Amino acid sequence: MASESIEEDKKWEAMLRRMLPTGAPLPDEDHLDYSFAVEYAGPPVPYDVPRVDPLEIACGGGSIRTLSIASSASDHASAVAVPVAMPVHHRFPMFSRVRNGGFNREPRSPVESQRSSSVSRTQFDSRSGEVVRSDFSLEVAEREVTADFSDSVTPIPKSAPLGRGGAVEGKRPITVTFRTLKDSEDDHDYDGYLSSQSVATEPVGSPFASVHSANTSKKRWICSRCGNRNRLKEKEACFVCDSRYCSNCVLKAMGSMPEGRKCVSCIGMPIHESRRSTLGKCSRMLSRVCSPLEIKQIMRAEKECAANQLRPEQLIVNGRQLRQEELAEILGCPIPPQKLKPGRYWYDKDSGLWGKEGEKPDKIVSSKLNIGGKLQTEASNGSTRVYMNGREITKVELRVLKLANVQCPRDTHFWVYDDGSYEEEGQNNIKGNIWGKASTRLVCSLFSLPVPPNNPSGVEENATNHSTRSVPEYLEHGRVQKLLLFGMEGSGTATLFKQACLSAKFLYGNKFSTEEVQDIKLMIQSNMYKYLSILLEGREQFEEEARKQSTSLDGEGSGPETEADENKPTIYSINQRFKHFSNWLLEIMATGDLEAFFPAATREYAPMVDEIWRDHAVQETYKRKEELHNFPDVAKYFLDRAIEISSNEYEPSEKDIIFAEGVTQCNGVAFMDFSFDDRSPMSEIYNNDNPPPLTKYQLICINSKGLHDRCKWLEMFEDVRVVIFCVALSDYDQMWPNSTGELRNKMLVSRDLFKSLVRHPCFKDTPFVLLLNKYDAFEDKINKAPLSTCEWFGDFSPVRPHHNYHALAQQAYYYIAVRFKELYYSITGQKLFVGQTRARDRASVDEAFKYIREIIKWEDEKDDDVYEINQEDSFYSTEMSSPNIRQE
Ligand SMILES: Nc1nc2c(ncn2[C@@H]2O[C@H](COP(=O)(O)OP(=O)(O)OP(=O)(O)O)[C@@H](O)[C@H]2O)c(=O)[nH]1
Repeated sequence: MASESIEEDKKWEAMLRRMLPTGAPLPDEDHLDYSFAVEYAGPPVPYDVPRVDPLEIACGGGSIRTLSIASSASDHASAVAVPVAMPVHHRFPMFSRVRNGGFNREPRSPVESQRSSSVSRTQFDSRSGEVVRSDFSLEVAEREVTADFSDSVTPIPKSAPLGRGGAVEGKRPITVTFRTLKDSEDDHDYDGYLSSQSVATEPVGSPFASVHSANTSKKRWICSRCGNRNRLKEKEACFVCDSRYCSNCVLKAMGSMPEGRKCVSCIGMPIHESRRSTLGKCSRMLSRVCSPLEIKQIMRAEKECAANQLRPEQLIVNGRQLRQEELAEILGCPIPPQKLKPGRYWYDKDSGLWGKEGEKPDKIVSSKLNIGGKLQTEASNGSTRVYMNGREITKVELRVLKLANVQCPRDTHFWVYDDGSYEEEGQNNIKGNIWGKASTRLVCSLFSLPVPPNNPSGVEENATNHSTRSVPEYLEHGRVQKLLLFGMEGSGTATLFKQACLSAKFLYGNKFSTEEVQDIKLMIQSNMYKYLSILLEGREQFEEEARKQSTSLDGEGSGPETEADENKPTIYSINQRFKHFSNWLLEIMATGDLEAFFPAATREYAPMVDEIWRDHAVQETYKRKEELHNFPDVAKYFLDRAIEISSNEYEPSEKDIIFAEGVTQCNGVAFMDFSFDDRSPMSEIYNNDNPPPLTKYQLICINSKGLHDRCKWLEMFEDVRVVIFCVALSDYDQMWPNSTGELRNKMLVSRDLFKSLVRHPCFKDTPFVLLLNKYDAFEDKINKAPLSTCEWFGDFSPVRPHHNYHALAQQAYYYIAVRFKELYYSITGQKLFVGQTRARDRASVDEAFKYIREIIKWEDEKDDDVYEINQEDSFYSTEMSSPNIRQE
């Protein structure tokens, strides 16, 4: 080895001596310079010396032009021209970061990378892209190349050395072979140094972008770098070009992510708008490949870097496109519009009301901002002939104004200020404050109309804080996700709602107030008399039947013939002492005026209620409770404690509240706010000093009694994130009167209600969650009454005979879930999320809400691969992985 190297050195020395002028000293080892810059001064050589023309670098413009199409003439028989990328074209900056932060390197800290990226940005000041390539279509890529580089003509042989860093830094050209879709799919080991940056430079919505998305959507599970096709392996997508990378490649392809999740070659480019809502939200995959600190910095950079912000041309306010300084004003004001997306908006600078063009107000932002054009009368497409600050208001607003007792006959022109005070135009006389009353604020919230913050001085306080914070950080707060809970009467929606309210885990400053607890107490006491009256009425009926039966057994006639027969005791005959009370109670029930007597008389009659309940005849009647219409099984729970419940000191326990009927019935709608701690499942990335903002939710419960004019109501809820529809599994053998009094199977009635909601235009793009409730009652029942009792489930045939009713119930449950899924799919083409609950069981309800929260998160991150795989594979597939909630 040593002698070989000596020989080698000697050859080099001899060569150098030939090249240097005679007598010139040889440079020592450290100063040897093998570059082309060493001037040749030796004798003429008998072969062609390779020539490289000097590069022209235009001052300030940073333009080094160089892309060429590798000619195949020299050494390729192939007729296909091989495009070759060289740095640098005026349109694309040179990215030193590619070398530093790009491929084949260990990930650096985001701080380090941010430094390097800012150097690149300031040096080259334009959109990125040193290499043009495509991973989806040769044709498209070539078109792009021709358009941009038609005058770049340095032919480079295909055999030129392939080096990634070289191309970027202009020292050595890179040969990039364009691949067709087929190529890339077939070959998993290809270099993968491809970029869709040309796509990303296209304006959003351009045909080019859609070609790209159509192509990528077909193969989103394929890693754009290594070609890994494992569908179960999560992929991270570039926010600009949507290229997907597996966990092995993501850092190599995205470098240290100074602008968040973008391929290195997409850095500096605007994100695709569909990704805006996911900015700053870490994915599971990223949380595995980066350290917590890195994730924090990457997510922050992703949300806050300049390239990822909205551009002024994307916003039109009051009919006019914003200017840069106007965008800065709106984003930097104390109360900016949250989660602003590109689009057309109206803004009322006097009241601060803000909405989408042609729609009702959506937000209240800082007033007096000088942005956009003049507010138009038809800005919100109102048709009420009532005008607020020149804008014709919408019907919903008018309804709320009326509820707030604001006199607003037709052709009224109001002037409303940002504190809610209002006056009629031209009268100079403040008439009141629109949002002054708590009830108005509540109604606004219910109708999804914005209200100003409670404490205007608080606004100022916060405003200072907010304005010093970055906009995205501010926007994270105040986000309320509305969940609409719906169900047929008796399906358990109220119980679900109450469980959610009572679940300390979910509570968001909203406990039952003393007055509410008092109302619940009165409701429970009244209910006791209702249950007793149902029993007493049933008892009378059973007694009569029993007499008839015994008479027919005794003799000929069809009914009691003598007075003795009429008074003949049966097991349903009540103690004479209670007869008078029983008649009186039934009379009151018949008048429907129960509330007039009870619970005022509760204490007085409590001993009587207790005795009657324990009476033998009443207990016999209770044994036949299934035959009593509208007799809930919770009746026993309360009647057993009649004396305790009737006392002055009685305070309903949580369980009592859960079991109490009618608590949410007052106006058919109830709602409560709560929040989830969204730290899971990557809680390790947050420390206690910097907890993430809690996501706020509002659960709105509508029971079927409040749905008489449901179509009108529903329009108020078009902005809900999820519709939760509750069906009682145990309803499959129940009958229910429809509007004409005709009895129908209750499951079918539920199904029809479900259908009408799914078809309702205001829920067109809203995901639905079906909660199949009362699983416990279903298990008890399934062995006694076949599922086919309901004609919709006529073809249910368990795969094998089941002695184990748990297994049978489970099969039946899956079957029902699939029937609903099929139905939903046939209407919407979408997948229905299905969960199972036992609403009386807190844990089950907690699980259901976790599941719903996951759905919302996954809807937000719809591009997540695992999620999509399921959608593509089968609409029956397991879509969620919530541990304790069963679903198919
Ligand atoms: N066995 C069982 N009973 C339940 C379940 N969920 C609710 N219930 C009971 O079913 C009855 C009706 O439930 P509610 O929640 O009142 O039903 P709702 O009709 O939607 O609500 P309201 O009419 O407002 O009371 C009540 O007696 C509940 O206690 C459940 O999962 N299992």
